[in-house]
Parts: sequence; structure tokens; C-alpha cells
Amino acid sequence: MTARTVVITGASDGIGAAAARQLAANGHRVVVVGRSEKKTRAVAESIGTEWFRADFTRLDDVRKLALDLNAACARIDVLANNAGGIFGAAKRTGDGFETTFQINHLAPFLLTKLLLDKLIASRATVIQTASVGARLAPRIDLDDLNMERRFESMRAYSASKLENILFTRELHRRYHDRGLNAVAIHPGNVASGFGAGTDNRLVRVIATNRLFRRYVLTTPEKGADQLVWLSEARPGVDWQPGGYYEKRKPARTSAQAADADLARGLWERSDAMAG
Ligand SMILES: NC(=O)c1ccc[n+]([C@@H]2O[C@H](COP(=O)([O-])OP(=O)(O)OC[C@H]3O[C@@H](n4cnc5c(N)ncnc54)[C@H](O)[C@@H]3O)[C@@H](O)[C@H]2O)c1
Repeated sequence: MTARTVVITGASDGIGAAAARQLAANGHRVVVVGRSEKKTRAVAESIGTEWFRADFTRLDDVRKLALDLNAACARIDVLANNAGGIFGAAKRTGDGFETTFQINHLAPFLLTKLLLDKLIASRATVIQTASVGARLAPRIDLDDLNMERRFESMRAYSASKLENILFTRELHRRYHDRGLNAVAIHPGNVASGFGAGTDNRLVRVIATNRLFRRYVLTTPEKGADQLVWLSEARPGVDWQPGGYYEKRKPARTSAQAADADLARGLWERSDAMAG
């Protein structure tokens, strides 16, 4: 197989780090992106690859990351927008947006847009690590993407993961005929750093309890399976762009995820917000 250039965000930990290790072992050029310089550097050095640091609570970091990636990579065959998580109480970033919304949706939206020319020229695959949790999302209110009316960390998380799927659909609608292959996935329920810092007690207990981690959740390596598979497989042959996958198979999600007007509206609002 030809070696590909694969950029993975959230690759300092968990699923992203496991995918980076596997793809590097398979001979690809992997670019590791993370928030913590120390952890990101450690992962990159352990697999002998490049790394960049960006904190997605700062859109200026995302803009700088896009500039760096555009300069460092002649082509990008795969962009895995994997960074994300469930966080605590309602909080605004310095950019003025609700934190979960910005980290999980707005930052990867902006990064993808700033890399778009290169992604199209490379006929790239763009993967969103979404979640089965998107099924629990409340009705997305385009006039209240910051959830000012009723914030709760699980509501914000599930909405952001639905937004990952809506973004995938709209990316596909706009750019598939120019060669872009967009896909969203649920990675499985994985024992990673996910959920450790949330104020949602149930999620925190499941995510941190030793027995749950050992017997109920799966490993980061298994959670990375679809990122690795989609990075190497042939779009349009091995999998169909535009959709949502679980365990390497197209999967159903909620009716909202298929709402084309909502996907278009979210794109337009995100564009205006990200500037
Ligand atoms: N673990 C699960 O069970 C599970 C289930 C469904 C979906 N997911 C999704 O998988 C993805 C990876 O999560 P994981 O399980 O590996 O968790 P993790 O906590 O181990 O890793 C999360 C990664 O996201 C990065 N990140 C978090 N906040 C960031 C910020 N402000 N700026 C830049 N990067 C930031 C972290 O640095 C880390 O590299 C997430 O998008 C998560 O929503 C996880």
C-alpha cells in the first residue's frame, strides 16, 4: 500500500494516540496534533514523527495549526478530527463560545475549512470521531448553539457529536464531487482519558471505575480500529463517503442527523462564528 500522510488531532492520548502508533507502524507519515506539548511530543517521539500543539479552546491556535500544516505537508491524505471530549459546567472560551461546542465542533470545522484546498487537491478522507451519543442529542437550536438556554454537559456533548455527523454530511454534499471523502464514526466505548473531568457523575463513574474500564469498556487500540481502517481503505469501494460508521459498517443514527437543512444551517452559522 502507498504510504499516506495522516493528520490526527487529539493524538496525545487515547484513541488518537493508538491510531497514530498503528498507522506509523504500517509505514504512513503521521502528523500528531495535541493540546499538551509534553504528551504530544512524547507520542510523536515514540513513533518518530512530527507533532504540533494546539489548544482548541483558542481559535487562533487552530488558525496557526492550519498554517503550520499547510507549510509542513505537501499533501494531506487523511485528516482525522478526533480531539474532543465531555467537559464540565457551562463555560465560555476566550473566543466567546461554549467550550464543548468549540472544542468538539467549531475548532475542527475551522481547521478543515482552512485546509480545504490541500484536502481537495489530495482527494483526502476527512474523518470525524463522533459518537453513538449523538442519538441522545436534544433538538439542535441554530439560534442557541452556545446552549445558553439549558446547559448540561451531556446535552452539550451529545449535541456536539451530532454536529460532527451533520458537518460530515454537509462536507460531503459540498465537496464530494471535487474529490473529498467525508465520514463520521463511533469508535466504541473506550477506556481512555474520556470522561474523567466531566461533572456528569454517571459518565465519570463509568469512565474511571477500574472494573468498568477493564470489563465493559474496550481498549484504545480497538477504539482506533476504524481510524486506521478508513485511513487505509478505498473510499467508494471499501466504504461509502458521506455517512456514519460503527464497527466498519454504515450505521443508523437519529432523524436529525439526516436533516439536510439543519446541516446546511449549521455550516453557515459555524462559518459566521469562526470568521
Ligand atoms: N472514549 C469513548 O468511549 C468515546 C466514545 C465515543 C466518542 N469518543 C470520542 O473520541 C475522541 C477521542 O477521545 P478519547 O476517548 O481518545 O479521549 P482522551 O481524553 O483520551 O483523548 C482526547 C484527546 O482530545 C484532546 N483534546 C481535548 N481537549 C482539547 C483541546 N481543548 N484542544 C485540543 N485538543 C483537545 C486531548 O488532548 C486528547 O488528545 C473524542 O472526540 C471523543 O468524543 C470517545
